[in-house]
This record gives sequence, C-alpha cells and structure tokens, in this order.
Amino acid sequence: MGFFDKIKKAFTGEQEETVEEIVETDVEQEESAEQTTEVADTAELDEGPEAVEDEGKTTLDVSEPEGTPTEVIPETETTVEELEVTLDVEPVELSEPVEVEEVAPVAPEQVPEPVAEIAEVLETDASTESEAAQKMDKGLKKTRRTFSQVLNELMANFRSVDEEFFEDLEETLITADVGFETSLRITDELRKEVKLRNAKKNSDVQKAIVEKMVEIYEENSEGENNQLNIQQGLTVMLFVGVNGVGKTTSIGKLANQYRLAGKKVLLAAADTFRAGAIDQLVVWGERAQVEVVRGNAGGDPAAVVYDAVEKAKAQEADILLVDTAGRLQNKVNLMNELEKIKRVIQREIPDGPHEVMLVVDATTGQNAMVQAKQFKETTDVTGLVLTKLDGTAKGGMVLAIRNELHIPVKLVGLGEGIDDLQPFNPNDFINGMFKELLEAK
Ligand SMILES: Nc1nc2c(ncn2[C@@H]2O[C@H](COP(=O)(O)OP(=O)(O)OP(=O)(O)O)[C@@H](O)[C@H]2O)c(=O)[nH]1
Repeated sequence: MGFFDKIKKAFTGEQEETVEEIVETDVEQEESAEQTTEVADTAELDEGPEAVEDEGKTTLDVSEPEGTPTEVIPETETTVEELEVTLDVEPVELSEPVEVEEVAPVAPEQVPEPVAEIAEVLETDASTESEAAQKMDKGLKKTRRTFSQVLNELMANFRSVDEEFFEDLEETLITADVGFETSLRITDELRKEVKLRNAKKNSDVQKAIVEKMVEIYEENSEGENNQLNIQQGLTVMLFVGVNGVGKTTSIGKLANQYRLAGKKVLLAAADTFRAGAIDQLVVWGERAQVEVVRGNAGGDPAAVVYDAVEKAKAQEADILLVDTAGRLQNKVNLMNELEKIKRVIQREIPDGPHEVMLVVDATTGQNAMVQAKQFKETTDVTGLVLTKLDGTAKGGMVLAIRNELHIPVKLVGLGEGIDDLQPFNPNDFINGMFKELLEAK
C-alpha cells in the first residue's frame, strides 16, 4: 500500500495495526576486553589536559578548499485568490500526557555472530520495522500534539477559509519551523487546492493541509539516499556540528547499534578543542563497549584521526566514527580542519570518508536550519542527524531542511538513552507527526 493510500486509509477511520512493545535496554558501562583507552572515572568531567600518547606524525598540506554552494529552491509565485468557504468547526481533543521512558539497565549483551551484509545493520538491529514505527510514534508525541493542536486552534478560530485564514496558517507553519519558503509554498498550493476541492468542512481543509505536506516532503525524494553509506570493508563517518547538539551522544548510540550487530567499531575523539568533549566520548565508548582513540586536548585533530585509521586498519574494524569539533565561529579554520582530516583519511582509504554527518538539534528550530546552511557551505555534508526530536514542537524542521537544503535526514535522535537513535523513515515520521490529525477524522 502506498503512503498516500495509508493516509487515505487513516482518514477513512480504519485502524492501524498493533505493534509489539519495545523493550528498552541499556548496556552497563563495563570495559570490553579489547578496550585500551584510558577513561575518566566519573561522568563529571574536568577540562584539564591529560597525558595521552600522541602517535600521529603526519605532515599535511592544506590547500584552499572550495565551499559547496547552497542550493535554494526558487520561491513559488504567489497568486492570492479570494476564497470564501464556510467552515464546520469540529474541535478535536488532542491533549495526551508525555510519557517518560524508563531505561532498565541489563547485563552486557553477548556479541552476536557478525551478519553477512553490513549495510543492513541498522535495519536488522534490535528494532523490527513495526517497532521502529512505534518508536518514531512515541518520540514524536510532543511534536505531533503541538502540530495538531495549532492546526485545530487555527481551524476553530475561523468560520471561513479566507485570505486571513491563509495568512494565519502561513504564520503557524513558520512558527512550527516548517521553514519560510516551505510554509509559503504549502499555503500557496493550499489556496488553489481548497478552491479546487471546494473544501468546506474543517476536516477537509485539515486533510488537504496534511496531504500537501506529505506531497511536498516526498517530492525530490527520487534518487535520494536516506541510508547510511556502509562499505564492505572499513566505513569511516565524520560527525560535525556545533557544541551541545548531541554529536557525542549520537556517535555513542550508533556505535552501540553496530557493536550489538557484531561489528568491530572504533571511535576517534578528534574534537580536541575541549578536553570535556574527549572525555564525554570516552564515557560513551564505555557505554557502547567500543574502543576510543584519543589525543591531547588542544592537539591536532588530524593526528588523532591518523592514529584511529591506522588502528582501524590493523584491527580490521568495520566502522570508524570520528567526532570532530564544529566551530562555526571561524569558518575558514573549520573548513581547513575538516579538509585536513579528510586528507588524512583519504591517504589510507581513498574513497573515505564515506559519510559526513551533520548533527543538528531540532529544538533549536531555525538555528538548526542556519547551522545546516553554514556547514553545507563549509563542507560536503552527506547526511543529517536530527537530534532531540522527542523534546520539541518543532518537527517541521525536517520538512524545511529537506526541501530547502536537500540534505537527507539519515538518523533521528528520539531520547537520551543508548537505544534512542533511529534510521530516518519518512513515512514513519510523517505518520508519527500527523497521527492525531489523521485519527481525528
Ligand atoms: N532528549 C534528547 N536529548 C538528547 C538527544 N541527543 C542528545 N541529547 C542530549 O543533549 C545533550 C548534549 O549532547 P552531547 O552528545 O554531549 O552533544 P555534543 O554535540 O557532543 O556536545 P559537545 O560535546 O559539547 O560538543 C546531552 O545532555 C544529551 O543527553 C536526543 O535525541 N534527545
């Protein structure tokens, strides 16, 4: 069944299938047999420098890198047509308590036999398809409630769908961080659609809004790859993003997923700008039971990456996740640093890095959009990790980033727990975001 059919089915009141409960597990922080990294004892981390061996002896030329120009969708022409349609207002109850998931600690799991296809790791990991949908559904509760609520309130305030209604709708979408251009487009197309359908009832107008958003999300998706670019041999992924967005956490969660799937995983603490950042990665390395290659705070990040690549090759590792510092305060420095890191990787692994993942915090709304734009200009970002989607009413950000920047969202963070990272599935996401609206029909 196609996604639009699913949406239609939801509008006609058919029940969704029940999915199994997800059992959340955590992994105790026990040192793995292979772990050779020195780790701070406590989670409270000092910023002081540490004595760590610095084996990287790389001399690197950094040539002037070129920025990638930002693609911008041209604005749709606005044709303002007067529409006078009477609304039957049907307020819908949407409030639902936010559930806080408890994470029960369990003994470290046994590493299963390696799976044949590494590319399937994320899909074949603990979550089945329906569990993934359920998790997305749970994580998006806040986003969904607010989205549905604001649309309902908007409907309740208008007796007729006139120009004022469309202006308010536009504002509502912008407030939910759907993005300026995308909001204008949705509103413009709705003006035509509502007239075309002669939509009079509140529910018809809501239905048109949801369908238009789905349509806009799905267009341009052809040829777009939402999956991580995993190789048969060593896969190297760089993680970039400003402080506090959830970079370290996302790396830790991903490392754990691959480790549980039987992969040999290494982490590289190449965010040497802050000692705290190195220590945080080490803590996540313990949690995920994977080794962390680290250097001195203030040291050369490329040297750490060099060590990590050497180690990964020597150990025949499958996955190397590199935590970098994302300091947008100085774009040229950042660009140079990332280029230097890439050169180090490419000397050893010519087609690496296989992903440059930009991590953005969904709760920062338009700031996340600005960061994504700036990073895209600085380096060739191949995918997005959208974190903290569980704690925001600004889920519209996904639509904005996808449609205005054309960066595919590959992973979403739906909580602070080690299991709260999911591959991005557009259908689950839109279903999750509009669930109440769809069920209200
Ligand atoms: N609710 C929620 N919190 C998250 C998520 N991802 C990360 N966090 C929290 O966000 C905070 C910052 O996460 P970090 O991983 O330390 O962020 P960072 O980008 O590595 O920051 P620096 O280490 O300062 O560079 C932590 O308290 C995390 O627990 C998520 O998906 N949902």
